[in-house]
Amino acid sequence: METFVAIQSRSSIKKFSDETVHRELVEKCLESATWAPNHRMTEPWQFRVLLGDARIRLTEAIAEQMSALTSGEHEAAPEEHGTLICDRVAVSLKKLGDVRQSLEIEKIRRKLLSAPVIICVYSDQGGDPVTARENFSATAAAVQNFLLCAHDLGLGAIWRTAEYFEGPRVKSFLNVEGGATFVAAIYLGYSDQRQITRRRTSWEKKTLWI
Ligand SMILES: Cc1cc2nc3c(=O)[nH]c(=O)nc-3n(C[C@H](O)[C@H](O)[C@H](O)COP(=O)(O)O)c2cc1C
Repeated sequence: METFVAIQSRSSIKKFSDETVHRELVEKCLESATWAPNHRMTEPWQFRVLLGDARIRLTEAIAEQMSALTSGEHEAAPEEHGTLICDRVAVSLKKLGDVRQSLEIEKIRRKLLSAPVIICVYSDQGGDPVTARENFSATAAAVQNFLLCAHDLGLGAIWRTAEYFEGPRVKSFLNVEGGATFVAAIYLGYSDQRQITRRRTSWEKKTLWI
């Protein structure tokens, strides 16, 4: 597919068929991701591919994380990345109460099972804030490479985010070190929906020539 055509015709896919995605296709998307630009060749991306049962085990880790957060068991080190997010989630979960929490978990489980493959993407923090920001940017570029490659291969995908991917229990389940920053959960599969190409504001309105 010609590059501009691929860029313009890609759109987020939310509904997937049950059709299995062959491993080689996922590997091709991952390889494309790693060709993203990155400053000082830090190659900061980390990918975790979840198939089949792993999506259920992830839901269990999320549920454990939620109950640890609400019962106050989670004692994060002050420097732990994601602590603020976890605290915020804990407060809102406490307000939800047990029943709403189970409903929330069920919603998450259904969402995670809606795609045959989920790729969690994290970025290395690097030693300082500037490197952390550059690493995050490079990893975001890697995610876009992945999405375009998936589209070119006839697959559907969506870039999703959720606060629970920042939490310690989920990071430990995914074997991601605590300092890594969550960038994306890519839901991948064969599309089971009509292709919608969303509109964009014209580039002219976003551009000043100086
Ligand atoms: C950083 C980021 C986070 C996103 N998180 C979500 C999400 O959590 N849920 C969702 O449905 N879409 C999410 N999206 C997808 C956007 O909603 C989607 O890209 C946007 O509506 C434009 O549509 P398109 O991708 O079809 O062009 C996210 C996209 C980005 C770049």
